[in-house]
Amino acid sequence: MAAEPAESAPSAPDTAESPAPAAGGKPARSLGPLRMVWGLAAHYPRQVALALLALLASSSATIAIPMRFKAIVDQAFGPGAHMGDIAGAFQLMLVIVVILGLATATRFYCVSWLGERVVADLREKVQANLLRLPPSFFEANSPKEISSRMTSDTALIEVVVGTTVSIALRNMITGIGGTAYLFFLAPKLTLQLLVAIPLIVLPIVVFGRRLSKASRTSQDTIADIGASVTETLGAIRVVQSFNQEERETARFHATVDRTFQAARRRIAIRAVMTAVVTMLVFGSITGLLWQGAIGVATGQISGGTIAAFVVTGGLVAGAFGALTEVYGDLLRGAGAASRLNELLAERPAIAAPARPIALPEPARGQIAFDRVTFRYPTRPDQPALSEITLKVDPGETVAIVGPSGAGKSTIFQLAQRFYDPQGGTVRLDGVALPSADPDAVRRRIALVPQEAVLFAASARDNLRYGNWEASDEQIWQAARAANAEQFLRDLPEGLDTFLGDNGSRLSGGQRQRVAIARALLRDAPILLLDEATSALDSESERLVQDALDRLMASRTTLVIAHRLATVRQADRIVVMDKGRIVEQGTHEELSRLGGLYARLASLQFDDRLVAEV
Ligand SMILES: Nc1ncnc2c1ncn2[C@@H]1O[C@H](COP(=O)(O)OP(=O)(O)OP(=O)(O)O)[C@@H](O)[C@H]1O
Repeated sequence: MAAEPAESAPSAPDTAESPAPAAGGKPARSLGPLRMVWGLAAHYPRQVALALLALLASSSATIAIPMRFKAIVDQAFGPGAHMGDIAGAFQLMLVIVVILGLATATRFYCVSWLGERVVADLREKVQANLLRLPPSFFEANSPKEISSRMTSDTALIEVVVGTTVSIALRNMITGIGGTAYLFFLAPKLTLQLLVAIPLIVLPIVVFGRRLSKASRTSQDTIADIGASVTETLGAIRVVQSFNQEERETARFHATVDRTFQAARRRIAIRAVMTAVVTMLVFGSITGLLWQGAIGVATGQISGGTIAAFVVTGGLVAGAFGALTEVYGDLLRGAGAASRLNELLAERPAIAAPARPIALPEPARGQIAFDRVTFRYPTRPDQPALSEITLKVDPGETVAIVGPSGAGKSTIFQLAQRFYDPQGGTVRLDGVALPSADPDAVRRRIALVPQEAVLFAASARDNLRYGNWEASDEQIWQAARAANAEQFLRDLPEGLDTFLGDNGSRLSGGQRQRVAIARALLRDAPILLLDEATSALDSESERLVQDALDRLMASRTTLVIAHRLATVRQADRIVVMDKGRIVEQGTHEELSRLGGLYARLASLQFDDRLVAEV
């Protein structure tokens, strides 16, 4: 048999102990969901055809080997064999071996290529669809679970395309072709063998399954050891100050002992399996040879026939053994395909209408909420906004204040049309948002979130995230206006410097200024600004504030305000509570009113500033 680089035959004693690939979720009940996978593979007809051709060639060459074996034993090992016969018999065998090697390599390459290609396409398709879905989808489906679908479920599909299907086809060809050849060689002996094969294969398969289950348990208990060590050492101070060293030692002993017992079970099964496999395999070969010897002695069959029979019988038994494993793998793959199908079938609830109304050009930057009532889909009983009416005129700065949970962030969510309200209308430059293309709406908005979100990319890419056409000159101009120029110039590789995960190589204040520069580069008529609450030192605070002032100038700004300086500068302050607007006015007016704003101001803004209220 040819060396098989990756498609190891299941149940073989020497491979059975390797842990099974991490099984994603549940297997499917039918193979139906795999249709989607064939659909993807069908995009590559040339590779599929070449893979099938190579598969056919390698399987045929596999069966041709025992055929040649027969000829070699009969012709080349016969008593009066000529040198020419010997050379001819072996030369042909070498040709077959070369064909087998090349065809196996080609099949392996094409099939594995297809597996990887299909999975790559699938991952891209799923991700492209996910990126269009509104936030409500990710509230119901955790990104952690989705990310596991993108890795472990796609890995299962890769196994189906890149291994299982090939194993199935190859072993079917070898099994059927081999059986036909066996009948041709010795019909009576073949019938006996066909009865014997299940008796040989079944115990091997059963033991193989038990062994892989025991291996998985063993792996799990090893993972428990890791978890236990991490937990105890991570809490070492608590362990020591509560004098729990002995208890933790005893607990760890129990975990280690479970691992040992699991390993003992696994090696016991393996030991028994080795004995059973050895006896069955070599016992049946011995039996065959015994029968054969009788046949040769009575002159019924030749030595070559017996040699070919033993080799082919081994091939056929191996092929049927492999086929018993295939169906389970296909069902697991189908389960993965159906879970990925769900992600692919998800359609965004927020989409452009068939004929979107164009937003007026040039943009004015006016945003208006008209009697807007909204409940989050996951909390349908509780309105997050009730009858909100708010018009922000071009160039105006409106500060929104209110206690936690008042609905301030929800205003931002609706302005960007991440959700549609159940009642009332949000309008941008006079166009109701559902009539416009959400892309066009968002293009007119720049967002500075409370916590600056930076990507694990270069400073340049982080800055021009909302405007990829920006030139370096424009980037530096924005950085200057955002008070970010100095520290960006000090970075070791300037704008090319990698900023680390979420910009971990920058300080909090620097991250905020990068986010401000990004919004400046976006150059949108409307600015949504969620002021950071985390305290910065006063120098950093001044730099950020100064940058924000430049960003807000000449733009319509809605700001969720946490600083007195911001509310004082605002043209208008809107005070929210429990999803409603309860007060509106300037800082002075609202302070005099002595209502919620005055109370909030004394609690929320820091002491130094409250003195000025
Ligand atoms: N994604 C969500 N799903 C369900 N309910 C939500 C969601 N986001 C917010 N809410 C609820 O909607 C209400 C308004 O929340 P919102 O985030 O707008 O308040 P906020 O004024 O911005 O509060 P904070 O100042 O604490 O950020 C709250 O009762 C909140 O619990």
